[in-house]
Amino acid sequence: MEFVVEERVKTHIEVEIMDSHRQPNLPVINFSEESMQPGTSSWLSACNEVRHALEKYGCFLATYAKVSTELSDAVFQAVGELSELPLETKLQNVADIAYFGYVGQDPCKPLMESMGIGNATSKEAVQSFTNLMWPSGNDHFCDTLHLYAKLVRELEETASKMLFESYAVGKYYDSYNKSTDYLLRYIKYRVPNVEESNLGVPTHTDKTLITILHQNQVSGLEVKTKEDEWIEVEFPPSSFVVMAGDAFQVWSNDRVRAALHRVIMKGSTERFTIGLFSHQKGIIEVPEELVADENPLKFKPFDNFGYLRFTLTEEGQAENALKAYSGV
Ligand SMILES: O=C(O)CCC(=O)C(=O)O
Ligand SMILES: [Fe+2]
Repeated sequence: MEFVVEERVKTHIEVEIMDSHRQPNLPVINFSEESMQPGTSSWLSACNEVRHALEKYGCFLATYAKVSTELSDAVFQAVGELSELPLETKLQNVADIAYFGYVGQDPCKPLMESMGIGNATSKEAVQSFTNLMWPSGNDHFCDTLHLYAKLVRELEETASKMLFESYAVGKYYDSYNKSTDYLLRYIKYRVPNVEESNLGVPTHTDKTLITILHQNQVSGLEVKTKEDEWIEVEFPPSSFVVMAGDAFQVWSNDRVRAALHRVIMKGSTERFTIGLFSHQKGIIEVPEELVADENPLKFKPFDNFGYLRFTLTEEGQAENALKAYSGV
């Protein structure tokens, strides 16, 4: 089956709404099992589609049936139970980088609460997180979250490998992949009170290589285009948003743009997002093949975790934090 990049498939009702609002959409790429086989013609065309989407929007919607509806439902139920644990239990999830652990009760983001599970594609790591939250055990939580993280990681690996190949630098992919670290986080947004702002997360780019987002069918994510328009992302149940972060922008020497995005709460239902956030453990150096006369080197060797820490400082809050940290 061919990879298809197209305007997102719209329902009958959506088409009518779209016609009246003329709202732009993210490209949709189908990651079917067959199309994820390197070397096939559909793989090759998908490489170009992924590159085009990441260069233009910094993100796209992936349809990815390997995560079944049952698994998706089970994951949202599991993180729902996690979020219902007593605050003192959740606070035990501390990490040396702020948002890798428990985040909540933040006056700047009052609607949002979040929990990170570090190294979530390792069974041992998910097991030790589970033991911390449920000292008497919760095998169902552990198995569900671990399976989910592994499957979403495959999507992340395929998308980044496609991009490497489309830039003809596939030879660097394995060492890049070996140094990738995966953080799984749930993010929960409560419905704002009448007097409160509906801003869930202010406009930002992620500090990641790639972020993969999945939601509980309550929308709210918005992505800004190069033309300064906001796209309200509506993703169907089997879809994931694949988004480039600052680290991927560095690796690509500014060819890929990190997607500017925010979350606005609109309805009267709480929102859950689950994200797989990948970061590079070593130093990222721009492949020499991506440096050219018309695109000279833009970044010094880049320490992804150093940058994460930098963005938590006052200097790192500036709009041009990436250039300040690593620009040449
Ligand atoms: O909840 C979402 O859709 C996006 C969350 C987000 O942008 C983040 O956690 O960095
Ligand atoms: Fe984000």
